[in-house]
Amino acid sequence: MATHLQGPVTPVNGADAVRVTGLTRAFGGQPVIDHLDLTLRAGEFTALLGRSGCGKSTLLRVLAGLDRDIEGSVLVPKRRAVAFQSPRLMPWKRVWRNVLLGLDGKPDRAVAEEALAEVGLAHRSGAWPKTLSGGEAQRASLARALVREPDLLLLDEPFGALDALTRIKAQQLVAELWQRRGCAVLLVTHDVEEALLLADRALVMRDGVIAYETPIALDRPRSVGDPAFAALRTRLLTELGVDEPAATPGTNRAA
Ligand SMILES: Nc1ncnc2c1ncn2[C@@H]1O[C@H](COP(=O)(O)OP(=O)(O)OP(=O)(O)O)[C@@H](O)[C@H]1O
Repeated sequence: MATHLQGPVTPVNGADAVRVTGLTRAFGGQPVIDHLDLTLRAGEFTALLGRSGCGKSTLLRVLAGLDRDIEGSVLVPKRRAVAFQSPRLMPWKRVWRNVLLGLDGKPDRAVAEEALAEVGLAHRSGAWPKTLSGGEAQRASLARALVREPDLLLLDEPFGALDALTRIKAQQLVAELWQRRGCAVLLVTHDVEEALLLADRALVMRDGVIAYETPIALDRPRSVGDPAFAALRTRLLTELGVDEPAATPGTNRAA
């Protein structure tokens, strides 16, 4: 594949936060993303599902502008931020300095503390990252994303490494932040229930493209006991090639 740099830095105006057309990304001549089209509307919460290795993180990295070795057209807002499964805090910088890392100018500590307060972490502003719990470190990582005031928030399995209770709290926090901020969110997750609890729309990636998508038109807060929720879960699991779930939590993950 001929490779060329294409800066995905064009601001998108109007109702769409992201417009991707004919996106292709190959490694060693093998396309992982293969003429993919995707539109995300401003303010919409979208979950991206797909089997392991199907290219979800690759797509997220392209949207984040971290990978420009692509073909096709990628239009994203200038203000975007990404949080990964691992919080990626610099251990030699205090939490508040981590939050401000990479921002233009010389923003004040108060700017970091405002974002830390939003994620319930103001009291750990002066702490060293190694003294944070997993959930706290993930919240610091979210604060670092929020301080950028993103129009597009990209989340790559941000809850994947958290224990069950911390995970539920982190999900609730993201839902609140999204409702308050009104930014578009693209959440990569393996967890169908997580997608159905949080998102407006679910996408399933397969064979290098968005192979299936469905609106999640359920009132919030959502309940796994709702028959409409269960029907969507069954449909998504089928799309993911996963057998009907057992009743125990944590078994609704794509392989
Ligand atoms: N830098 C790279 N060099 C070579 N191959 C890569 C690179 N990054 C990703 N790949 C390959 O691209 C494919 C898609 O990887 P990606 O991480 O996007 O999948 P994923 O859907 O996010 O998987 P998972 O759900 O397991 O995180 C994989 O086969 C992976 O090995």
